[in-house]
Amino acid sequence: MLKAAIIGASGYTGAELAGLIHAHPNLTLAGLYVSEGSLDAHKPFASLYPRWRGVIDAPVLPLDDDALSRIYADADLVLLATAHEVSHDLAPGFLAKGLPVFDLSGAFRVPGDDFYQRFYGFTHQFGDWLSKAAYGLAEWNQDAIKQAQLIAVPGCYPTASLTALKPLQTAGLMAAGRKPIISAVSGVTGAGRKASLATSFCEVSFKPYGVLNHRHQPEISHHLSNQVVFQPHLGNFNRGILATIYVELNDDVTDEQIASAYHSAYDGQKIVRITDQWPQINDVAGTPFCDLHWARDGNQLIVVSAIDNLLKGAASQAIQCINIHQGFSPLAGLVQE
Ligand SMILES: NC(=O)C1=CN([C@@H]2O[C@H](COP(=O)(O)OP(=O)(O)OC[C@H]3O[C@@H](n4cnc5c(N)ncnc54)[C@H](OP(=O)(O)O)[C@@H]3O)[C@@H](O)[C@H]2O)C=CC1
Ligand SMILES: CC(=O)N[C@@H](CCC(=O)OP(=O)(O)O)C(=O)O
Repeated sequence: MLKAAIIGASGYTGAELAGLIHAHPNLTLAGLYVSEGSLDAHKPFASLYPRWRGVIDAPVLPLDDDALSRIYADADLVLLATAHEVSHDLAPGFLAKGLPVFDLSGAFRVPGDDFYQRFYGFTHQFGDWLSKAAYGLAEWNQDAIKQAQLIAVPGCYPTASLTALKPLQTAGLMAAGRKPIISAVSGVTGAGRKASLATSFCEVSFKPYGVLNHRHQPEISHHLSNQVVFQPHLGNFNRGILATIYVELNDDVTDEQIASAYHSAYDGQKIVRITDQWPQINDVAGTPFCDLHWARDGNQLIVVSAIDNLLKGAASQAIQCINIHQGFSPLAGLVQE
């Protein structure tokens, strides 16, 4: 059993990680941590998430110097389910101790000189780690994930979008110079657990946000090697992402080429399901799956992708990355094989 410490365990993705690690055949929990000054410090995890009552009894502990010493001494790997700046500051310390780090934030996902200043509002201090990090898109980057010490787990919208677009890009089916258009809606848990007016019950209404300036546009474009238009929406539901993606195909692309692009990418990869009906959030919420379906009319292709933002968009994809990194069965702790 490998021992995994979770930093940010009281947040939405951290809590999902705790549940997944608890149930994983090769992993055990090596501590649940929150910030040093957290109002939740020392509370039982199950008092924050009562569905785990009687199952995960550990408290969430403050990440103070003692906690860091315990993690350095006891843990085999670290999961950061923390805000971008917090992950940016914490990851190098764990890495310097030789621990593998799986970061759910955006802090190490996109190399580039001014990217973090422009899209995240801070100057990146660890260019070396940024360039060495593997992008944890599990179905696509297995070799890099195996070898890296730092794995940057992709964002939720990028996971839904790249899973739908990379087969087309890899097969050379997208019209050159045309940007795929991604219109996606996320449940409110995408914004994290901390209270805010924008995500309070009476304020939430289906609406666009981040118009033409969301940080996931450059993340998707970079990892697709093709510019995209990306438009996120806040949906009035708890969890899940549905991305409807409009792609212009090259002339003369056949139905068989499209099907072959998807099937050669995902046949045998159980987490991505090519479905015979349009994906819907109810079918993926609470699961590690990504559902894909498409239709075309001439050169116009529409592909729809659905995931759970907290699972395939964050925590279960992190577990996929651990499984790949450690040589465990790819579906361990995720799907009964
Ligand atoms: N929600 C989602 O759908 C997705 C989120 N992500 C990314 O994953 C990360 C976590 O997201 P999410 O779970 O939604 O966030 P939450 O806001 O729900 O949780 C953040 C967690 O971090 C803890 N924390 C804050 N500051 C520190 C610190 N200095 N040291 C240790 N712990 C700290 C918080 O507890 P406390 O403040 O009490 O200390 C809390 O446990 C973010 O980077 C997010 O962008 C990625 C994909 C999807
Ligand atoms: C609904 C909502 O607010 N969603 C978040 C996406 C969360 C996510 O994917 O996290 P990263 O920031 O780690 O990429 C947003 O748009 O900022």
